[in-house]
Amino acid sequence: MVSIDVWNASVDFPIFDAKTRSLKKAVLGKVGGKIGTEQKVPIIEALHDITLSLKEGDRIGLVGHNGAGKSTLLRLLAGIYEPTRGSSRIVGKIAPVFDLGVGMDPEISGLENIMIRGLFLGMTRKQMEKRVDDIAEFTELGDYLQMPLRTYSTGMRVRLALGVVTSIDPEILLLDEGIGAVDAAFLSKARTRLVDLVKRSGMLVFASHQDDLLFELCNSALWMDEGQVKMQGSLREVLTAYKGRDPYEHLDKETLARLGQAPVLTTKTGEI
Ligand SMILES: Nc1ncnc2c1ncn2[C@@H]1O[C@H](COP(=O)(O)OP(=O)(O)OP(=O)(O)O)[C@@H](O)[C@H]1O
Repeated sequence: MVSIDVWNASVDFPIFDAKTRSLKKAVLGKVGGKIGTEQKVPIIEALHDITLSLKEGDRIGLVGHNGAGKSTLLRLLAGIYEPTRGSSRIVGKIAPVFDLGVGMDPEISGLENIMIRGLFLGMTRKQMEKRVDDIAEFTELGDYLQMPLRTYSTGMRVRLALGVVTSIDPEILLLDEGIGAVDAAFLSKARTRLVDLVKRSGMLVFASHQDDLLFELCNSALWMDEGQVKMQGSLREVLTAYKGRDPYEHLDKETLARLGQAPVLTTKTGEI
């Protein structure tokens, strides 16, 4: 059984080369973490006193303004960042998909990159050998798969990366934004693979600004604000509070049809 527990965790970034004087005078911004200037070195408190308990089967959407702490939280959950204060415990193997291009080598072929990226995401060589044909077909890159990655356009790289990412069997899948940046036509092709990927994973935490993708992949949500958890609950409740309107009113017909009938808003006690 996979699980992630975080107790009173904070993550600070000391900024050694910041101009403290001008920082002190700066107008408070609407986005980003809190910048503390009491110390000699300014510190950005990206996460503040986070306590969370995530379990097998959780599919959590992370929402919040730019700089609210979503990516930092994902890195904390992945064990990439240690909490500056507090503690965390991760049980299970993490597949972190923060940047689709990470782990790719521009000098080797697309096919070789499929293998390397798969290994990086926790798959074995044997598992990847079985999946490589399916991934190749999905990418529609044809003979380009024999060419070095540096000859690919950005969109071609994304196709390759998305092909690999959606082929893995993750215990804990941590997804950051990037997958939403694929062109619409290809994303619609990748959608079924993404949904299947999430079904196969033991747990998902997905940071995104795209309501339709969140609804397709997640069943609950966590709203981050200034490095803190502002609200946790069903996806629809949290998005309604965060955006100030029911997100279902703005989903296009196609998405609504794919999602089936709109779930009814429920309160904590479960009634309408
Ligand atoms: N490596 C770093 N060094 C210094 N500050 C950082 C670093 N990473 C993040 N921060 C700061 O931490 C805060 C949270 O950033 P984070 O990237 O987690 O936000 P986010 O919610 O993912 O934002 P976005 O939606 O824009 O991607 C911000 O104020 C940011 O400036």
